[in-house]
Amino acid sequence: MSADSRTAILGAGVMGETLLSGLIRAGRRVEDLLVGEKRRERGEELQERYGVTVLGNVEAARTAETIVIVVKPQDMDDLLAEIAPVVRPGQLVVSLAAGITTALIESRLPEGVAVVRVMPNTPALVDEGMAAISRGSHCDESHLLEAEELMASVGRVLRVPEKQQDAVTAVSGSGPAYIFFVVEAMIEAGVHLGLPRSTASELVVQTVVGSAKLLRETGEHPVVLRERVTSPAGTTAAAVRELEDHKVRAAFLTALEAARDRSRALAEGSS
Ligand SMILES: NC(=O)C1=CN([C@@H]2O[C@H](COP(=O)(O)OP(=O)(O)OC[C@H]3O[C@@H](n4cnc5c(N)ncnc54)[C@H](O)[C@@H]3O)[C@@H](O)[C@H]2O)C=CC1
Ligand SMILES: O=C(O)[C@@H]1CCC=N1
Repeated sequence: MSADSRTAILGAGVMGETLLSGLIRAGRRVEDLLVGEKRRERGEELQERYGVTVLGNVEAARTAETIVIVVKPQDMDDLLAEIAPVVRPGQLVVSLAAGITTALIESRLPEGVAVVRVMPNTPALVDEGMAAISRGSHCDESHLLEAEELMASVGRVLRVPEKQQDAVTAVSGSGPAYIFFVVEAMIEAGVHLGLPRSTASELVVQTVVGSAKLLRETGEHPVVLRERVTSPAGTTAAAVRELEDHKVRAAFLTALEAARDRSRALAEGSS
């Protein structure tokens, strides 16, 4: 990405703002960033918070070299119809929408426009995001590098074949929500055992952060790390037996299948 290339973020809700703030933290000049946002008050809020220029979608798409689409899958059709007349080959369109294929986006834009599909996640807000990127049919290496650079400003980036993106969405796109669900359940359990809520929260959050760090820094398989916590006939063995009896592992399998299937269905729902 050249230093003076402009990037437009169209749709600045949770994920759009996450990317916007990350690009600014990473040193992108705010003058080179544009926002297109349907809700006027939201656009004004971002203009005030970051000093970013908020334009109509058409104006933003016309002006920028890179167009990042961060609207909900259900809003994709309307947005593509709006910007298609001004989008041209030579620009890069990056979509962060779950389920929407590069083929669908390409079919709504002029022939030859490069499209990259990305599945990010919300830890990008603290520069610990995980993004998977896939190339559309008009992409070359430079487009992938550009999308990689964009997402690397807020975390890690992996290239995957597009056919894996629905599974990626189920694992890392929605993944933070499963972790928060587990955290919430553990805090409630701690309170049930008589701990003050603030004590339970601190114990659980630090345990999650520490365990994540242990996984990353040792590179050990989670089973090995779990075995190290599990003393013979001890407390952990008693708890894990209950998790197995309650089919928590099977629940994760069916939950992720449901997320994968929903991702697939979103593409159909958008047209
Ligand atoms: N929130 C998350 O954890 C993740 C979200 N995504 C994807 O990011 C996209 C956005 O999700 P969120 O940020 O969570 O939703 P959101 O509802 O917070 O943000 C969407 C924004 O787009 C705006 N918008 C709608 N139509 C528009 C249009 N025609 N022009 C300009 N702006 C328009 C809305 O006003 C809203 O501010 C979705 O496609 C989702 O699949 C992907 C991975 C993770
Ligand atoms: O729930 C969703 O549809 C989006 C995509 C992945 C995370 N949030």
